[in-house]
Amino acid sequence: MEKKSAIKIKKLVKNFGKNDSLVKVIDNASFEINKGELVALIAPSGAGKTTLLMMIGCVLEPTSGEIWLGEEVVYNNKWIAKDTRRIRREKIGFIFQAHYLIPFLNVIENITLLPQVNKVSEKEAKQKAMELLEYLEIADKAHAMPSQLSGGQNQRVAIARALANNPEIILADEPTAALDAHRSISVIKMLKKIAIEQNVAIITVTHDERILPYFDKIMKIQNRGIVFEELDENQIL
Ligand SMILES: Nc1ncnc2c1ncn2[C@@H]1O[C@H](COP(=O)(O)OP(=O)(O)OP(=O)(O)O)[C@@H](O)[C@H]1O
Repeated sequence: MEKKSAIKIKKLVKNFGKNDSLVKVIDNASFEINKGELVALIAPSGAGKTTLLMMIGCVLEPTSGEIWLGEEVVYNNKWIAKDTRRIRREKIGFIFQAHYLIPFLNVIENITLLPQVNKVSEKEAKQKAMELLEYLEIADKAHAMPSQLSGGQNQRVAIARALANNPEIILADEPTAALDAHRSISVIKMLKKIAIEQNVAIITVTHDERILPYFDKIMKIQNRGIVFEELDENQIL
């Protein structure tokens, strides 16, 4: 299959503050990620991982540069996409460290909320949600409320929710931080399967060395730019 670009970043810059309080976080970063790739983003605390993810996710405005999502240029020294919420809704699934489930909706309702907003039928959305819950080994919790689940279980529901909308891009900020080794590996294997089968580009911020062999590429923030660390072919699972 021909590799198609999912994310293209050109000369991206992000500064916070001005004058004496200027903080340069990302400076002149350029890179490309293709559909179907599972990419780890690793860098020390404060290096700008969340900042980079939030710019790609059209949540945080860059200082300058270009961001392409698929065929669409969404930022070119200013937002080109008039409605960044639409881009987020249609193209991107987010997974955060904290799960942010809606406390008064049960598991299945939390997962199907967004697909229904996007005009997928309730039946179709529920079927997809159940498949994802089975894959994540929490199908028995489909009708539980978030308050009845453990942190790890809630995080798996949040992962299912991010996948439910068939996004082109998934941005995950330490999705396995709350999970034990077995669950972390099962989650990352699921993300890899989804990347391949659904042709989704997935960027995962992680500090979890146990899961690194499952990624296609390792991306690092170095000197405020992006570098890729080549994985040994034999290392890739
Ligand atoms: N709104 C803001 N205003 C000013 N500085 C900010 C703001 N948001 C982030 N920063 C600074 O930008 C830098 C990068 O922060 P960011 O949260 O992206 O790092 P990170 O790599 O995700 O860190 P961690 O691993 O600790 O989550 C830090 O120095 C941080 O203090």
